[in-house]
Amino acid sequence: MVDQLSDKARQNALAELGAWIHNAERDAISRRFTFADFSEAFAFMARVALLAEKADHHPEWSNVYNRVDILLTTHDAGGLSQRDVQMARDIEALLSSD
Ligand SMILES: C[C@H](O)[C@H](O)[C@H]1CNC2=NC(N)=NC(=O)C2=N1
Repeated sequence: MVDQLSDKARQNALAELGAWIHNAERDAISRRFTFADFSEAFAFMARVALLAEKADHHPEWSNVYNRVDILLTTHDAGGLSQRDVQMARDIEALLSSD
């Protein structure tokens, strides 16, 4: 079982993950990623998909051409958990290691 984040932990996570926005209705975090073209966006999605399978933690996402919108929340916890924070970190790391 996964615990929903405490208010304090949520604040810390949002401060750390500067580009991610808190969706209070869902208790989720989201971020829009924009790439040069569809090919780059889809390559990114493929890498995120591999991370997600490895972590058994899956994004809610959509793609339009060069844009990928990702929303992370933990259904098992009814809101944000440490698993979302870790996934967001891992996604950021994919980009910074390019
Ligand atoms: C059975 C399986 O481990 C669970 O359903 C996992 C799969 N991926 C998941 N992904 C997300 N985002 N939240 C979850 O609660 C979740 N649960």
